[in-house]
Amino acid sequence: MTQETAIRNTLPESLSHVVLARLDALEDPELNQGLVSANIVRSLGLDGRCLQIGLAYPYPCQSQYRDRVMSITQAMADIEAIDEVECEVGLAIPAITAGSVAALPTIRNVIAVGSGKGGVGKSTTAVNLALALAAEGARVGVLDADIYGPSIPIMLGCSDFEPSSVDGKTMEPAFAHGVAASSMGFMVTEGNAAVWRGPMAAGALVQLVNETRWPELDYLVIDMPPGTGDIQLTLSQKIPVSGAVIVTTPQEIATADARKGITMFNKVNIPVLGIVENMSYHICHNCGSKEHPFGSGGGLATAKRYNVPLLGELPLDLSVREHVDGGNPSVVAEPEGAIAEAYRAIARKTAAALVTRSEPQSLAIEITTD
Ligand SMILES: Nc1ncnc2c1ncn2[C@@H]1O[C@H](COP(=O)(O)OP(=O)(O)OP(=O)(O)O)[C@@H](O)[C@H]1O
Repeated sequence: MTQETAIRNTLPESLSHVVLARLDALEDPELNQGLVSANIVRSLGLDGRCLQIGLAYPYPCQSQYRDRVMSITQAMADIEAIDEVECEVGLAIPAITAGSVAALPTIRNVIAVGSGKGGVGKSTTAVNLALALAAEGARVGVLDADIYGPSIPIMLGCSDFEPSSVDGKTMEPAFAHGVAASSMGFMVTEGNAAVWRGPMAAGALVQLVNETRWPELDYLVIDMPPGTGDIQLTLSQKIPVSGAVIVTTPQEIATADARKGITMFNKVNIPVLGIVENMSYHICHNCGSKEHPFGSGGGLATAKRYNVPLLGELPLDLSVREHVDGGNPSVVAEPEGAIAEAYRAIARKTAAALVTRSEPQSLAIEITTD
């Protein structure tokens, strides 16, 4: 999968042999490969009896650094020549291009969040996914492409944002909770977009992507319009989408629609990174039991059938709605909560799937942080 990058290795040969073997025996939980094979180990050195390891992850996972360093330290514990382990951990998020559309100059990866039908929580998932990628250390933007019901400005608490231009050519994005955002909602008044025909809407959206002055971004998350019609198809063909996430609810009807979404992305050669099952279950506030109001297993069954990962399951929870409707999505409203962690886990899996599901020749690796 990832292109081989040489490890800067100044360890004596016998020690190097042992250390590399132990590091490769530790499997990365998202890439399902040893740390050496997955190209995460970038440098090895020795300062007296202190082993220095440089690590660079191709997907954001800042919240996991402590645990990962601990398991590396543990794996080295009984090596005779070493008393101490020092790890320097960073990100090296590759730019992934799928299809033939030229990459956007400041954007490494574009993730489209789609759904076969409306109302399944696609925008809620897109906005929390974007904030979760940012919480894990990535530079993130969100584009609200849901022209007929732009909800991202409300969800990010920036609906008062007035678009402006510094250079007279491009539009400045809004910034909220550490992510850049652009939305048709900044341009059209309520109701006025509803009369736009498909090609006009698609054209306006492509323009919005290209003419927003995005800062350097590791990921641009696009909240796609619901459905699998012409607009979705045009967008997928005119914007360099690196991979797609499909949001569904467990009901058979929603998953049947999710299948249409998968088929559409397959048709335009955009890798489907996986499925998020939203409103999967409900935890009873009185007795703590897990209930499945919309049935269970639909997301997993669809994921298996199409051989794509199930990225995660989110509960039907009043707080998800309250947070997002109040402009303060769960990932930032309750960062220590179980729901925020569920979104961060989805973010790690999504970004890792981007690496594992793409062809090696489409990767361009560059270290972004240390
Ligand atoms: N897991 C959840 N628990 C509770 N409420 C949720 C959950 N996910 C989404 N909602 C709520 O469901 C409603 C629809 O969500 P959202 O707008 O994200 O769906 P959508 O699929 O983007 O809809 P549309 O297709 O209309 O754009 C919102 O009020 C949102 O707050």
